[in-house]
Amino acid sequence: MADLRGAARPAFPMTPNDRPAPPLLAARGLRFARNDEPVFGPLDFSVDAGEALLVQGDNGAGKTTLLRVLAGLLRSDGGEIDLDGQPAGHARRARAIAYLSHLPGLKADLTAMENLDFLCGLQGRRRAQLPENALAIVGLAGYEDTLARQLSAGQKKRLSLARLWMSPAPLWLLDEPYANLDLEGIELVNRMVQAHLREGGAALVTTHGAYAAPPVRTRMLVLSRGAAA
Ligand SMILES: Nc1ncnc2c1ncn2[C@@H]1O[C@H](COP(=O)(O)OP(=O)(O)OP(=O)(O)O)[C@@H](O)[C@H]1O
Repeated sequence: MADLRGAARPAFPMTPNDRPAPPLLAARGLRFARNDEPVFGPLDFSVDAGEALLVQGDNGAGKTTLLRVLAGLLRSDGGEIDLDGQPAGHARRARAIAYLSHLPGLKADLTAMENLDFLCGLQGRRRAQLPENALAIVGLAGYEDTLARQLSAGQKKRLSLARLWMSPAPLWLLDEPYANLDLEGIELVNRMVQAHLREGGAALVTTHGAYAAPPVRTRMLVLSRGAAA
């Protein structure tokens, strides 16, 4: 696999007064309900730079819903979310969060390279990363001009991973990042998470617990229907 190094971020950012930086993400009393039925919460958790939070739970436990609330795609029914010590408004979320949905979210009639260009135009990109490098890193060298609709499910996931790798956002929200990937792809995700955390980023990763987690500093959040363990 190609070089995973990117633009360096401080491993553990410090404030100007040398006090430890606040968590990249902190949630307090966060809850979500549908038709007055609790889906999750109230939840209290935080994720520091250099750390992964594994969000586990059975089918329907609320993992995707939690990530969508954190990403600002769903409105919570209570609680607070801070990013880098500040309330998570729209602009702060746009800068701080890269969300990898379990759906590919690609433009079917654009090529792999055009999809990357389109998404980077919308969401920004790390200056040190070139799209062709990102495609090579995820194993899609030679697929630059292939239409997204002609990619397999695993290749589509790899293209979404290339986009993630291009993102300048420090906080990755990864919803079932291993789905549709072969063993080498699962290892790729883990190496990407490791490299991202080494550079001072953080990641929330949903999983059913079936896959080996990346060997990084990890906290666990276990959701069960309407609650958290
Ligand atoms: N658009 C929706 N409208 C109504 N209910 C929904 C919707 N999306 C999800 N739900 C419900 O919310 C609950 C939580 O769903 P969610 O997708 O967050 O679970 P999950 O833990 O990600 O599940 P899985 O492991 O199957 O992906 C489920 O009971 C589901 O039926």
